[in-house]
Amino acid sequence: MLLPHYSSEDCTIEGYDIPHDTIMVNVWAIHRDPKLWDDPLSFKPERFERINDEKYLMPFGLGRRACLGHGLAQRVLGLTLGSLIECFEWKRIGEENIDMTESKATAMPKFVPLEAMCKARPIMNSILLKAH
Ligand code: HEM
Repeated sequence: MLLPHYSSEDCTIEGYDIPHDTIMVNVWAIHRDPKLWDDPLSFKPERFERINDEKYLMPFGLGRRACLGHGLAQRVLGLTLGSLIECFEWKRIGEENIDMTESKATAMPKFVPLEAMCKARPIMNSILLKAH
């Protein structure tokens, strides 16, 4: 069986024999490699502003099996996030900072699910009033 993301045939890389269907590219580790990134665990999205051939963000994979929904996802994410920020005021539920600990899963969910409070901004008044 050919699994997506896994080595498709036996090969040797830097003297290591890699049997087929055994190895997966660890994008999580690449994105946190201190040999590649300064201060890799800090949230600095500006580090990805200047894309070059050596360093880039790979949330959608690369190559033939890269994400088919890449273009759609990037547009919808920007629109959704922008709408949530423009239309609502957001607050934490208490004084404590949000726990950003990661849980274990392919899509890296938060360990503690996010709970937040939101209040419609005035820009939403006409929309919400029309809905009644
Ligand atoms: C933020 C949203 C998304 C992220 C971060 C994401 C990420 C990924 C990643 C990492 C892969 C594996 C790529 C690889 O093997 O190298 C993948 C595959 C795939 N994604 Fe997405 N994806 C997203 C949204 C979507 C959407 C909206 C669609 C469809 C409308 C989609 C359809 C697919 C499909 C069909 C594959 C399998 C491609 C293949 O194996 O040939 N994805 N995605």
